[in-house]
Amino acid sequence: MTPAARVQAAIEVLDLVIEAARSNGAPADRLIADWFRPRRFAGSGDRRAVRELAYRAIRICSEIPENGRAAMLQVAAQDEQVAALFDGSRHAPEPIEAGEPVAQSGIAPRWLMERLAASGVAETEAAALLDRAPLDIRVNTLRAGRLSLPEGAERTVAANGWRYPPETRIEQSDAYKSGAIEVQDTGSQLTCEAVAAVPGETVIDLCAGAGGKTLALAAAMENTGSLIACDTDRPRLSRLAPRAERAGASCIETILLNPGREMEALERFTGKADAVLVDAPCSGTGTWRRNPEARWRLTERQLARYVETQARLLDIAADLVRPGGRLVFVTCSLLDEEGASQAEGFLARHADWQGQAPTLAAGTPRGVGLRLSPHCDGTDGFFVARFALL
Ligand SMILES: C[S@@+](CC[C@H](N)C(=O)[O-])C[C@H]1O[C@@H](n2cnc3c(N)ncnc32)[C@H](O)[C@@H]1O
Repeated sequence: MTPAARVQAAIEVLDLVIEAARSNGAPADRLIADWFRPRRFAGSGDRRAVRELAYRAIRICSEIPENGRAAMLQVAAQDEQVAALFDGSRHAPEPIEAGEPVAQSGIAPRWLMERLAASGVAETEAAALLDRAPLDIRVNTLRAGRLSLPEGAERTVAANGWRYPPETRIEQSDAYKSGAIEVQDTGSQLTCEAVAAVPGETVIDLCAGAGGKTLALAAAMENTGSLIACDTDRPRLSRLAPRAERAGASCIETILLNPGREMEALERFTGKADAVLVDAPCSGTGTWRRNPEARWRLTERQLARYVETQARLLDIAADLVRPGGRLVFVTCSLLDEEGASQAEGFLARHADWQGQAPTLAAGTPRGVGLRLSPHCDGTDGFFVARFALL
């Protein structure tokens, strides 16, 4: 593909990403992969270049652009070399006309910028939410005997964490294939450390998803004890079993929950768990490095719904913990309503619980918890709070 044809391809891909953002469709990564599937003529260099152009446009535009061309025109407005490729030649975008709509540039929609500012996130810190994320891995101590780390890694502050440059294709390595390493952001690893799970405990991962954190908890527990992984999303939870097998994590029981009737499946654990992790559904403002188009999708109503669900899940979790046990609340968001304020609300509703500042190797205190951010900690953005039942 010529450089101009790559720009036109990125415009077409962006049209799909924009449509999906409006209709809550597939994520950008999947759409880009699907777009290339029938286009066998595109080599790996073309794919990389189109993907980079599309993501550059997504990162640059604060709101959902009118269309792919308007998004790419914002890139062109900031880069003469890209602008010169709008030359109308074969497979190239049509020349730029005066007065054509150009997408709005910026970090995020205005309402979200206001919420971030109200949560103490200054503009430079907000901008870093759109940086490219490095590739972080966790050494899986359950399989560490087989470990031979691929070259180029640097230690992180997480107990078993290492970092590679963003483009590293770790999935091809023997260490990955043998289950000796897991791809997991450093911030995510640290939130698992906040649970401080030890062998022999009963630990509930209430919102386990596909088990990113469950696997770290299983390793901390050395496969000894009882680790209950729950979620309401069947497809997501069903991805946990093959991952656990690869990782050699054998102490996990999965439980599919009915949304709104979670306790029906959890009754037998009432007052029994040593620790419950609530890695709650949230706006994901801390993961824009990986899904920058997520900020086009979020609405104030959705955010309000997340906040409500988080409070409900915290209350459910509180019923599961034994006296003297602990509850760890995590969101991958920098918004206080999903972090410090949510934690404060929990303590206001539950007089028998006490906030315990988590001691982690990174993070900044925020309310009763800690906040991790790309700008300050080089991790995805997270809020983590720890509560103890008196
Ligand atoms: C932030 S994600 C969890 C990510 C996962 N812990 C990990 O580390 O990969 C939040 C999860 O909460 C789940 N969820 C939403 N509502 C729930 C509910 N009522 N009870 C339990 N899980 C729920 C979602 O399906 C989603 O998988």
